[in-house]
Amino acid sequence: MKVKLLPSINRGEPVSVSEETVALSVDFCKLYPDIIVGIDFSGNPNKGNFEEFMPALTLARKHGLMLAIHCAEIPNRSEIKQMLMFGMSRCGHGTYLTSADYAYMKQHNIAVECCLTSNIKSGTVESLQYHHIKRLIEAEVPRVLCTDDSGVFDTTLSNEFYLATEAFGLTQTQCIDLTMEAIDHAFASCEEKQNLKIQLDAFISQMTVKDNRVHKTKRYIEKKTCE
Ligand SMILES: CNc1ncnc2c1ncn2[C@@H]1O[C@H](COP(=O)(O)O)[C@@H](O)[C@H]1O
Repeated sequence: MKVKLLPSINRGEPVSVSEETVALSVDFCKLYPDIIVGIDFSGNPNKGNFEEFMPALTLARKHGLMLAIHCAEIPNRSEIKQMLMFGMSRCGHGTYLTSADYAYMKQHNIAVECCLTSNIKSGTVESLQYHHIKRLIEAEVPRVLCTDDSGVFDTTLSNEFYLATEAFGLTQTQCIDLTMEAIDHAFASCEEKQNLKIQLDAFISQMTVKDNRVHKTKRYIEKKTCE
């Protein structure tokens, strides 16, 4: 298994710390381009002013680092607009995105990282049944299931799949599709993604699949080629 890192900017800390994080990330990315692949912008959404972190994030992007930005975790409309205009590859949470924002995420292929336990424990989503993953799936917005932080929120990715399945009756095929989608949106090379999909497909082939759409994944792998 390959592990990659996204050094994190905590918006609750001073901007000078984020500048240091980006400077170190840029240096390490040159030494270990397969390992340091992006920057995560997260922390308490009530703290810090996104605009002040934009120069550091712009520098990171200029050096080829991908951006995962926690956005719309709380209903802060002006910040949401600012973040979407700034751009990102992955959007953490996306709880308060509007349907117009959904169209933007689809158009720009930005995946929303859905973190069910985190959102409930942080109080940004009232209860599982109201979680926005349901709306994201219905609107066909790119989305991935995540833990946010398995240590802090005392959960695992498997548990998040279990919760999503219990709350929204996801089928086995939908769970497989969600996993395939996570590979699509990983900060990895096309070859790495293809290999992951082949491994996943081999695993799925051994499973007792309860509906007949499973072979779709195989065709999907065969269809895509790396440029
Ligand atoms: C056995 N564990 C795992 N296997 C495969 N993919 C995993 C994973 N744990 C996490 N991810 C993938 O990493 C991204 C960030 O997730 P966290 O917010 O950090 O949990 C997500 O896209 C998730 O699908």
